[in-house]
Amino acid sequence: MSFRPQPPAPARPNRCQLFGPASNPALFEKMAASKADVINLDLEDAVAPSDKDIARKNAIEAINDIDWGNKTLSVRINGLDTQYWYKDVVDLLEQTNGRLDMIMIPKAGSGDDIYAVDALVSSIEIAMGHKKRLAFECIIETAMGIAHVEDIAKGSPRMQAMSLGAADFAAYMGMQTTGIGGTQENYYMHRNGENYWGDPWHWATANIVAACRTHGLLPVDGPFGDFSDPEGFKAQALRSLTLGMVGKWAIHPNQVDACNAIFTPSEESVNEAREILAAMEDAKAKGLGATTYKGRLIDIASIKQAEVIVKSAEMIAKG
Ligand SMILES: C[C@@H](C(=O)SCCNC(=O)CCNC(=O)[C@H](O)C(C)(C)COP(=O)(O)OP(=O)(O)OC[C@H]1O[C@@H](n2cnc3c(N)ncnc32)[C@H](O)[C@@H]1OP(=O)(O)O)[C@H](O)C(=O)O
Ligand SMILES: [Mg+2]
Repeated sequence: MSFRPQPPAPARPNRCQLFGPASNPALFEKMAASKADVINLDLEDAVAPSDKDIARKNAIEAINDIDWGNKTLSVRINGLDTQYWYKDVVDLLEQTNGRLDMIMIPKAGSGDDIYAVDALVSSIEIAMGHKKRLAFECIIETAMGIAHVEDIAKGSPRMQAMSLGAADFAAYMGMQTTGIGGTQENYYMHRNGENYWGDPWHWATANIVAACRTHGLLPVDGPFGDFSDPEGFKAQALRSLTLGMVGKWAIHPNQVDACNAIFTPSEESVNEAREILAAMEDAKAKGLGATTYKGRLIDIASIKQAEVIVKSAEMIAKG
């Protein structure tokens, strides 16, 4: 173990990030009324090139005029390889009222990308006399992004969260897929006449989680495109949860409740975690570092595992 403690991630709920294209203002009030913890108004890939200017204007008006309650409010800006992103940043910072919490940087490829956006944001904040520092989240969705995931995570102290964008990720990796996330038909093992599907997103997810946990960010699973497949969504979200992610995107309102339910520790799991903590307290009083709980070994590492669940439940309960 390094002598440096692992930094905590921001203590705010991030179970569900609900996306909507900023070119479709009819969705904004519905997004604000939803139960998502985070709202992402999109200026990037859900917006056609011809609508970029109007989408930016809509987003600015929505940030200023709509009551977003206590939600974390984020705008996905355009990629650094486009002509749009600098204007997204300048206009959002110069023309909004301080309600915007974060911007999401898509297709982040290196720590330098994050640095570049930070330099622009910092200059505007100084010029405008902003007291609130804008936070950053980014998407890992390119080969370059996953190769430099740790540099990206530490690219700026503004960084709070990192998502896996399965669609672009698959494209940039040259994967032979068309679905956005979830099980892929051709990714299986075969044994004794049976196929067993694997999870092609596993290693990218685990890499993102490791980078985030090393640098105190929230790891988030991105979109599951087939919003008519609740069981597929549930399976994908449960896998991400198990690997350490704290939440997932919703691209349709019918994914929000499942997201919240899956990324909120169940009463049963919290009770079990508390029982493990109590059993370890008893063990400690007896001078033991290890004991048994329901017939299985628990030791000092079990305290840390149980605390993940209890602290997550407490943080979510606080809101
Ligand atoms: C893949 C990469 C990504 O970029 S993912 C993120 C970007 N994508 C989006 O932001 C898309 C968001 N979703 C939508 O635009 C729509 O949901 C839709 C186009 C997918 C479907 O819309 P549609 O209106 O056809 O759906 P209905 O079932 O009719 O809607 C029912 C009802 O819900 C309202 N609605 C729909 N979507 C939303 C929403 N996002 N938020 C709030 N409310 C919504 C809709 O208006 C209807 O309302 P009603 O009429 O009943 O009042 C990624 O980067 C990668 O690379 O992986
Ligand atoms: Mg994408």
